[in-house]
Amino acid sequence: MIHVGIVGGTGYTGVELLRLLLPHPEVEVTVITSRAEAGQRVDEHFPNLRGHCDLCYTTPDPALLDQLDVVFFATPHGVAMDRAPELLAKGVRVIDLGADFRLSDTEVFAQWYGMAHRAPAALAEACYGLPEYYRAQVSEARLVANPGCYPTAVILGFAPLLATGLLNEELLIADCKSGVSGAGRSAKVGLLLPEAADSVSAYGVSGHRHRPEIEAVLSAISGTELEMQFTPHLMPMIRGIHATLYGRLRRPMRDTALQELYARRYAGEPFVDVMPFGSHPATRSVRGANVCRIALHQPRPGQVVILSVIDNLVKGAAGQAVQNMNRMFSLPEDLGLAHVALLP
Ligand SMILES: NC(=O)C1=CN([C@@H]2O[C@H](COP(=O)(O)OP(=O)(O)OC[C@H]3O[C@@H](n4cnc5c(N)ncnc54)[C@H](OP(=O)(O)O)[C@@H]3O)[C@@H](O)[C@H]2O)C=CC1
Ligand SMILES: CC(=O)N[C@@H](CCC(=O)OP(=O)(O)O)C(=O)O
Repeated sequence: MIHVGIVGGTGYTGVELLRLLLPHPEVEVTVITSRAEAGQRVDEHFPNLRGHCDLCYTTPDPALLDQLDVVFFATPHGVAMDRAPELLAKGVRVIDLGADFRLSDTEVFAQWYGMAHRAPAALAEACYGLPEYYRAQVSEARLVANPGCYPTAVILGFAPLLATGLLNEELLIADCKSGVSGAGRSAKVGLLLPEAADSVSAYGVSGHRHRPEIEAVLSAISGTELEMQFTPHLMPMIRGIHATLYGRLRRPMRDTALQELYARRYAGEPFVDVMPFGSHPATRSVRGANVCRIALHQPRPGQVVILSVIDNLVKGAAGQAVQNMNRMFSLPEDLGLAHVALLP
């Protein structure tokens, strides 16, 4: 059995990790932390876990975490970087659901996250945990940076075309919508029901911290330094990300060739579903499931629109983290992740 700890067990990604890991056949969750709720039973906080979890929250005590095989950090940015080096030195593997190890350039990190990187040596060995593109590296990694939710949807959608050099890198637009659980479980006025329901608004238009993450990964995949306009929107729904991606082909392609490119690239990928050409994937079709559904459109010759949907808490966070853990421990990548999405 793999002995697992979760640091940050009262946020939405922490409790989603529990939902996925408690029934996982190769895992025993032995530590789950919350400084505020230490000593309290987890299932008193999250009644959906009654009958499935008899753990109590503890403080994130190094003496407890050092004994584990892997620790997931479901914590705000800046927490994992202070704890990961010590854990790695003790032979514990680390998967960070936050952003501490996603950007390899410490100056870019400081610019977007407003803090200096305090673990540059660990950062240098971290692997970007998008298995569809970094599978071999994840298998060997001791430290995995789980991608952001928007970057997962945008990269999986754009990468096949960008990797083959068929898209003009100067005309890339990612227009994205997220459910409010993407903003975490803390109390903020903008997340109150009267504020967030029955309304849609863009945010971060002139700059969002996921833009440098998306640009860095897609530049590496395409072999060209590229830029993108990334505009996120808050939607009156709980889970889900819908990315509408716009690009222009360098030369015309038939719809069938475009479809074939994606179908081939993701053939055999358990968690990427290339839908029939011209489909309209809905966030509802991925709710609770570790899957990204992609559909291609070409409204005019050369103008490509790619639709990509995920559940921000699953393929965008906890599910992808479990997928990475399976890889790191040489387990089948889909173990414990075969959930069908919730509908309706
Ligand atoms: N929500 C989403 O859709 C996604 C979120 N993410 C990222 O995942 C991470 C977790 O997000 P989310 O689940 O929303 O929850 P929060 O960001 O609200 O994290 C809360 C958890 O972290 C713990 N925590 C906070 N500070 C510390 C600290 N200094 N040391 C130890 N534990 C601490 C809290 O418990 P306590 O304070 O009691 O110890 C709490 O359990 C974030 O980095 C987020 O950006 C990534 C992808 C998607
Ligand atoms: C709706 C909403 O607010 N979403 C969050 C992104 C959540 C996520 O993936 O964030 P991390 O990079 O923090 O891990 C945001 O835009 O800040």
